[in-house]
Amino acid sequence: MPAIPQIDPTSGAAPEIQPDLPITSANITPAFDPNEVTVVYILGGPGSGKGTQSANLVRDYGFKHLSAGDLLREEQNREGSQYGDLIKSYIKDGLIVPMEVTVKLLENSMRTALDSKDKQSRFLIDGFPRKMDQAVFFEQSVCPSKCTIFLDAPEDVMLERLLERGKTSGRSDDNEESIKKRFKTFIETSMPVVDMFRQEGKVVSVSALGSIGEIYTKLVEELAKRGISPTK
Ligand SMILES: Nc1ncnc2c1ncn2[C@@H]1O[C@H](COP(=O)(O)OP(=O)(O)OP(=O)(O)O)[C@@H](O)[C@H]1O
Ligand SMILES: O=c1ccn([C@@H]2O[C@H](COP(=O)(O)O)[C@@H](O)[C@H]2O)c(=O)[nH]1
Ligand SMILES: [Mg+2]
Repeated sequence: MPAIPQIDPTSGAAPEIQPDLPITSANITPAFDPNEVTVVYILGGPGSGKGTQSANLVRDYGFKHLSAGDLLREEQNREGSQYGDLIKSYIKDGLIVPMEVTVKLLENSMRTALDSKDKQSRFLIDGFPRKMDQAVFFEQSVCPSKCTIFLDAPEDVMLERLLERGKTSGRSDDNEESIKKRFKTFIETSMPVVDMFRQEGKVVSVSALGSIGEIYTKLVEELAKRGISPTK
């Protein structure tokens, strides 16, 4: 993994990361062939229900679920990780960890799944890409996505869900202060990514209001319109 610039210890400011190479379609071949590997992103605000709906999609569509947040938390807790402190600080502040770390964790997980006995090649990537640089870099250097599921919910609903989850989740960012920061990051940094994919006609948007079952029913209907059907 390339060297990761560190947080400024005095101000706590996040470093700006630039990819080593200027990204042009001329100098990058994706690591995975999109004819052999399917990537679907699931995005939405914090607490919109990405993890919850992902569990349904994994059950019915045969996806391998890769949550960028879960991978970062695992890496944060891995003994000897050089990124542990950096990830911890970014997550608490609701900031986006430098993309080199997250993309590498995702790519490694995809490679492991593809090399496994089951040769899993359909990936549901949860909570990624959340920043334009990640989106462009992943699409060009790892694998172009098939589509993006977008779960749309208002902040008051998401806040209530996250505060409830925070009673038991043990997550350092399930508190009101971190949640507000996460909402800000979502609006300012992540929504432009959704808008970019929407302009490309690649977003399947579903209201994330209502019961888990009601939302899932709508999601299945919308995916069917795109020719994506359950495998079970
Ligand atoms: N439709 C729903 N109605 C009520 N509660 C829900 C609904 N969907 C999810 N929840 C609950 O809301 C909380 C947040 O859901 P979930 O963890 O799936 O969101 P998320 O989008 O993955 O959030 P994050 O971005 O923080 O990881 C969980 O406690 C979950 O059980
Ligand atoms: O691509 C990503 C995805 C996530 N993060 C950081 O992790 C937390 C938690 O993510 P969840 O999806 O809510 O589990 C998020 O707020 C970011 O700080 C990231 O940096 N990059
Ligand atoms: Mg989640």
